[in-house]
Amino acid sequence: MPKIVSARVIVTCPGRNFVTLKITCDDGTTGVGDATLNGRELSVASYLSDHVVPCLIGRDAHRIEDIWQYLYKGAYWRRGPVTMAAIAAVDTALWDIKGKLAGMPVYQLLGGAARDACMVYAHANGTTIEDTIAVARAEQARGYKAIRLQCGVPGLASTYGVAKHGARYEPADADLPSESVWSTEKYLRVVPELFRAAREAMGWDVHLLHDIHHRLTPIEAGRLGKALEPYNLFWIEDPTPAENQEAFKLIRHHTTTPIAVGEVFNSIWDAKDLIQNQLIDYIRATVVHAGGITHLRRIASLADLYQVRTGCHGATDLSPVAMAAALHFGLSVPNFGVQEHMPHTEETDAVFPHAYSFDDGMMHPGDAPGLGVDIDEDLAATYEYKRAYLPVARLEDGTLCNW
Ligand SMILES: O=C(O)[C@@H](O)[C@@H](O)[C@H](O)[C@H](O)CO
Ligand SMILES: [Mg+2]
Repeated sequence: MPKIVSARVIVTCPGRNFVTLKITCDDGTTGVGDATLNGRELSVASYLSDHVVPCLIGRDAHRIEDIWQYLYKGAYWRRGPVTMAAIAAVDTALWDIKGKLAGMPVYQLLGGAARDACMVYAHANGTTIEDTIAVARAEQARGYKAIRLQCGVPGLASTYGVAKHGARYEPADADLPSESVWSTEKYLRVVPELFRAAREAMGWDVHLLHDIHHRLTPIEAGRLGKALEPYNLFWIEDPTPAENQEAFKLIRHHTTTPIAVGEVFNSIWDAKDLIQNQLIDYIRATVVHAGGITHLRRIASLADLYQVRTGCHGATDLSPVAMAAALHFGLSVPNFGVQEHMPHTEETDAVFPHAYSFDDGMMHPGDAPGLGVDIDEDLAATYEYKRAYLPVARLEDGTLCNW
């Protein structure tokens, strides 16, 4: 049996912070897992180093399910983003090891390919509607079949999803949380116009998506979903905070625009009622934040019973290790919907050499044994951790609200 002899937590910051777990077996086989939690990276690094790694040493690396259950039930304090990101990193690294020892890419261990490749969606954002559509058309020209549109809101200095001054969009942008002002009314006026103009400019043969990012009440989300129906969106995402899964009944009552939720979910329990009551159409939980490949397969299997498809989160605060694992997962599940794809910077790609590839709007994990991704530890060591927080938002009267 491949015995775990060491596990290292590597924190690196090639332009933004990433936390990676690297497990080594007694035969020298290694596996990697992403443990990045944007804005709270060191909490997961400590959870792994101080509380998980000591329990891994000496264990059989092949016993993925047993180790998963040991870390989940054995912690007593279950669920939550820190715990489940740590478990995810261990789980993902063990699938990497199992694939390498079997001489097979992980998707083959998960039942083989259920499709040729995974459709991915690009991000297009801009200060104005015109700027946003110009970026979207460039992504369409690159081959993307699905594009998320986010534009600035007239009267607001900044808003979620829109890069400042045309820079790359990286929300964790300051040593302490930056603050932005939010107005639902101003936002609700611009979004339908954005998609009317987008359909006029881009036609109907491209999937258009939008991330509301938890900022509306259920009735406001129902209002926006209804206003967007003429533009046939692929989905509206995170229309309202999903702690209260019941709230989605109100949105469903008012609109047929498909709904995607779940990037902040970390276990099947966060999504169970949404899925079983058909309150969503896509589940966005990810390998890195929802307990790894093992747990995400459970979520996808439950979703499949209710014709809910996957639409996993894939922003640049998920490392190439997460992207590789997401593509092995996405290639293998029967109810794959779409995979988010924000290309990482060249700096990040150099730290995380990988086998996955993009071609004509689709991505494939490659056929290297395991996940087909690694971390260049020497290069990673040259990028020191730099504290960075996600922003917070306030209403125009100063009330703290959802960013
Ligand atoms: O759908 C998305 O990609 C967003 O919701 C993310 O950009 C999210 O804001 C970040 O991942 C938070 O770290
Ligand atoms: Mg989102």
